Amino acid sequence: MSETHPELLRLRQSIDNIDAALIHLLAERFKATQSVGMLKASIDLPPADPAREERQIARLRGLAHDAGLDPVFAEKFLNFVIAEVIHHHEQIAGRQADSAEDADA
Ligand SMILES: O=C(O)C(=O)C[C@]1(C(=O)O)C=C[C@@H](O)C=C1
Repeated sequence: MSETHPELLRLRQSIDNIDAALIHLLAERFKATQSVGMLKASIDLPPADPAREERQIARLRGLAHDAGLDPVFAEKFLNFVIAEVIHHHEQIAGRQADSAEDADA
């Protein structure tokens, strides 16, 4: 069996470190958005805020461009993450509405 090329090994170690950092960053982001979801539900704000999303997309596309990352990919990635966040927000709002109904009964 052939040995893995040392340069390929080195690059893969770097990729593994970057992937680990991405997972940790995403976990922190979702912790923050979980709190946003609870706050929004408690003050009756809708799960999605399209105006905020537009500003985020414009900002991230600019950052991606400056960093040499495809802005189209950056926008798709942000939209993918935000869609999941909105789904979480909807679940939180549903649970809060259910417990408010139970408290009234
Ligand atoms: O900033 C908010 O209002 C959020 O709910 C967070 C967030 C995001 O994940 O960045 C998610 C949904 C909104 O449509 C906009 C932004």
